[in-house]
Amino acid sequence: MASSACTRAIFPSSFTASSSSNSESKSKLSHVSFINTTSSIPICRKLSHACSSKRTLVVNNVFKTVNPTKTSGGSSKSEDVASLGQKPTILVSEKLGEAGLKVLRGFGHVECAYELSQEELCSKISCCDALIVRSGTKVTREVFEAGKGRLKVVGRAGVGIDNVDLQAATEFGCLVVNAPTANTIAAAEHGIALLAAMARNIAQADASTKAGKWQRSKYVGVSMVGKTLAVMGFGKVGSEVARRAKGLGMHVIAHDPYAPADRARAIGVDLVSFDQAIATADFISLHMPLTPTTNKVFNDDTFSKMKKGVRIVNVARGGVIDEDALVRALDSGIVAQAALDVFTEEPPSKGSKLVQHENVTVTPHLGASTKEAQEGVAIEIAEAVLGALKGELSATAVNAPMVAPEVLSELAPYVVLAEKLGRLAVQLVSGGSGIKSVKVVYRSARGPDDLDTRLLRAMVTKGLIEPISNTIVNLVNADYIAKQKGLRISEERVVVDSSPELPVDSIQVQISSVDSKFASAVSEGGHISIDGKVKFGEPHLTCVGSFDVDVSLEGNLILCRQVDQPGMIGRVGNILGEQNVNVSFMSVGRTSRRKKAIMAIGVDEEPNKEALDNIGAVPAIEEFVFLKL
Ligand SMILES: NC(=O)c1ccc[n+]([C@@H]2O[C@H](COP(=O)([O-])OP(=O)(O)OC[C@H]3O[C@@H](n4cnc5c(N)ncnc54)[C@H](O)[C@@H]3O)[C@@H](O)[C@H]2O)c1
Ligand SMILES: O=C(O)[C@H](O)COP(=O)(O)O
Repeated sequence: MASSACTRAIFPSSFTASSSSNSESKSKLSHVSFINTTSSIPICRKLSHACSSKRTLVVNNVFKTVNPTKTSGGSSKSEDVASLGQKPTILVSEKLGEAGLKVLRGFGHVECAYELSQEELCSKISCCDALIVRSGTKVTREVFEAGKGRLKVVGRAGVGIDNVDLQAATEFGCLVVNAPTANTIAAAEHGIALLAAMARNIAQADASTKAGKWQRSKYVGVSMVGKTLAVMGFGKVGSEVARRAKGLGMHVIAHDPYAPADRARAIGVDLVSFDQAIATADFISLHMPLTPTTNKVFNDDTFSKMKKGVRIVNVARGGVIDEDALVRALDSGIVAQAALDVFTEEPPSKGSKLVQHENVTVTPHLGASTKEAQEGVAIEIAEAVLGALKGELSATAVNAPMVAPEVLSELAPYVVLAEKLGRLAVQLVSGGSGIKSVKVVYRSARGPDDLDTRLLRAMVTKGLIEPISNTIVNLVNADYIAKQKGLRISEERVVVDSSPELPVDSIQVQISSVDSKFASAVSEGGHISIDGKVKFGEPHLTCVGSFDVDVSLEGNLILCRQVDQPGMIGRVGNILGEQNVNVSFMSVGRTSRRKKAIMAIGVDEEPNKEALDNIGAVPAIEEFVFLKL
C-alpha cells in the first residue's frame, strides 16, 4: 500500500510524559489534571463575621453538613454565626434568585455582598470556600491568589464564563461550575422581544411619545410575517428562537455548521451556508458562541453581502460583531436597524455611536434576566456548588477532571494526541453536515482492564467540540456535553502485538455519516477516518482515510491530494516559501506509483488566501484543505 516519508522532524513544544518541569507542559497538563486535594484552611488576612481563626471542619476535603441553618429572606448579614466553624462560607457577589440562596443556606453560611471593588473581593475571598457570580464580577488571577488554599469552587450563575480566569482557577485547584441550561428560554424570548420591538420601533416611539410628540408617520414599522429570518447558531437558544419565529409566520433558515439537519428539519428550518443565510435574510438573529472563528464574523465584508435593509438582533455576545463596521452599515443603509443586548465592552462607553444610533435598540445584557430564569439558574448553580463542596463530580464543571497522577503521567502524550485527532477530524467535516456518531479505536497490547480510556475519550470529545462551541470540555463534563450535543461517542479496543510497556499503540478517530470537505479523508468504510501515534513522545498523524502519512501534529496542517508525479513537493514548498510560510514537516503517502498521493504539510504560520489559492491552482492538485491544530 502506501509509502510514507518524513522529510524533516521538528518537535512541537507540547508536553511529554516526562516533561513536568517545563512550565508550558504544566499549563497544558493543567487542562486535565487539577483538583486541589489539600484540606488546609489559611489564616484569614482580615477577620470578618465569616472568618475566625478557628479551622473550618473539612473531612477529606468535603464539608459535613452540620445543623442546616433555617432560611431567612435575602439577608446580606451574617447568619448562624454560632455554627460558622462547622460550615463552609459561600460568598454571593451578584444578585441570585431566592430559591438558590435557600438551597445554599441549608448547607453553609451565605454572605451576599454586591458591587464589591476588586480589593474588597480579594479581601473577602480569603475567608470563603465558594464564590457565586454572574457576568458582572471579574474573577481574576488575583482573586484566586487571595483565595488560595481555601476557595474550592466558583459558581457562574449563567452560561458564559468569560469573566472567570479559568487557567488561574485550574492552577489554584479551584473548580469552576456554571448553569448552562436554565436561561435558554429567557434568552430566546428576549431575542424575539427585540425582534418585534425593532420591527415596530417600540423603543423609539415610546421615547418620542413620552417627550410629548405624536409621530405616527415617522414610526411606521415593517411586518414580520412571511419574512425570512436567518438564525445564526442553531444551538439551545437559536433553536428556541426559530421555533417562536415560525409561530409568528416567518420563514426561518439557519446557519450552524455543526447542527444536525434532522433537528432543524423537525422544527421546519432549513440549514444553509453562511453566505446564503446572510444574502437572503430580511432579519438575522445571532446565537453562536464567541470563539476565535466567530470573533467579528459580522464585519464590513459580510455586511456588504447582506440584503440591503436587513435587520439584526444580537443576544449572543457583542464580540461576534465588529461594532464600528455595524455603525458604517447602519449609516449606509445596508443594515436598516439593529437590536442589541450584548456589547464588546460592557457596559459600553457613554458616547458609543452604536448605542446612540437612532436605528439601534439596546438593552443592558438582559437576555437571562427573567424572574423564572434567575430562579432556575440560582437553583442550578446552588446545587452544582454544593455538590462540589461535598466532593461530588459535577456535570457542569468546566475545569476539573480527576485522574490519578500515575495514570495521567503515563497517558500525557496520548492526551495531546487524542485532542489533536478530535480537533483535526471535526475540521474535515463539511459545513452543513451534523455530526452524530464518532468512534474512537484504540490499538493497544494491553487488556481492557489495564487501559483507562476515559481521559482519552474526553480529550477526543474536547477536540471535537471546543472548536465549534464555547463549551469547555474536560474529563468531568465530556460525556455530558457530548450527550447534550447529540453526539454518540463509541469506543473500540483492538489488541495488537506491540509493547505492553506503552499504554496505546495508535488511536483512530472515525466520524460516521457525514460529508467531508476533503474527500480523501473518507476511508473505504465511508467514514472520515484519521489515525495517530505517539512517536518520541510527540503526537503524529499517521493515516488519513486510506493514505498513510507521517507528520508531527504541531502548528497548522495542509493536506493535499494530487496525482503522484515528480516536482509536487517543490511546487507547493515554493508557493509557501514565497509567502514566508515555514514548513515544519512534510510527508507523502500514495496509493500506488504515479497514481493518487496525499501530501501532509506542517506549517508554522497560517498561509494567506493568495498562497492557498496558488496551491489550489496547481493542476495536479485535486483537493486540499488547511487545518488548524
Ligand atoms: N444575552 C444573554 O443574556 C444570553 C443568555 C444566554 C446565552 N447567551 C449567549 O447565547 C449564545 C448561545 O447560547 P446557547 O446556550 O444556545 O449555546 P449552544 O452551545 O447551545 O449553541 C451555540 C450554537 O452555535 C453553533 N456554532 C458554533 N460555531 C458556529 C459558527 N461559526 N457559525 C454558526 N454557528 C456556530 C454551535 O454548533 C451551537 O449549535 C452564547 O454566546 C451565549 O453566551 C446570552
Ligand atoms: O452567559 C449568560 O448566561 C448570559 O449572558 C447571562 O449573563 P448574566 O447572568 O450576567 O445575566
